[in-house]
Amino acid sequence: MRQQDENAMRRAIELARAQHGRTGDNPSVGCVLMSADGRRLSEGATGDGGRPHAEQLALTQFKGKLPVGTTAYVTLEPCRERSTGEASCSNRLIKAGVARVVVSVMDRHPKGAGGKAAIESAGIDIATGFLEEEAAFLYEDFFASLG
Ligand SMILES: Nc1c(N[C@@H]2O[C@H](COP(=O)(O)O)[C@@H](O)[C@H]2O)[nH]c(=O)[nH]c1=O
Repeated sequence: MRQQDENAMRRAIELARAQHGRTGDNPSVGCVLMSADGRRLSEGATGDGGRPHAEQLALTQFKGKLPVGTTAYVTLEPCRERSTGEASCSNRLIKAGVARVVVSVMDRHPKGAGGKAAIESAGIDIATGFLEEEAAFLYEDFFASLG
């Protein structure tokens, strides 16, 4: 991983930290979209009460088509399925055409888990466990609540 990867994931963790405790039953997630030449294109964190999701916000805030080679940095595995009937974050990232996804913590919730596999099946490069020790505090209570 390069220095840019660390900077971008640290920014995603910072975004999630700012929403930590404000997202209800949903975990707080941070997402940063970076161009191949190191520009921060967009970012988002899970909304108050748990919605919208971080990736959803980062993608909708970016106007136009994402540049070829965009990387998405996400503190939690992008969700596989929504309980709201909306498109999942893994499908949104696939549809938006990101080239690479870097994830910190893997989701253990049944609707969250599986996002990595979906992204991989779409032929997109995905790395997980990145800066996991720094992001772990965000999901301790959430995972404990799953039993
Ligand atoms: N908040 C959050 C995620 N939350 C995960 O997605 C699951 C379904 O969420 P929902 O449809 O809102 O009930 C939720 O239980 C949790 O595992 N996932 C993400 O990719 N990004 C986000 O910002």
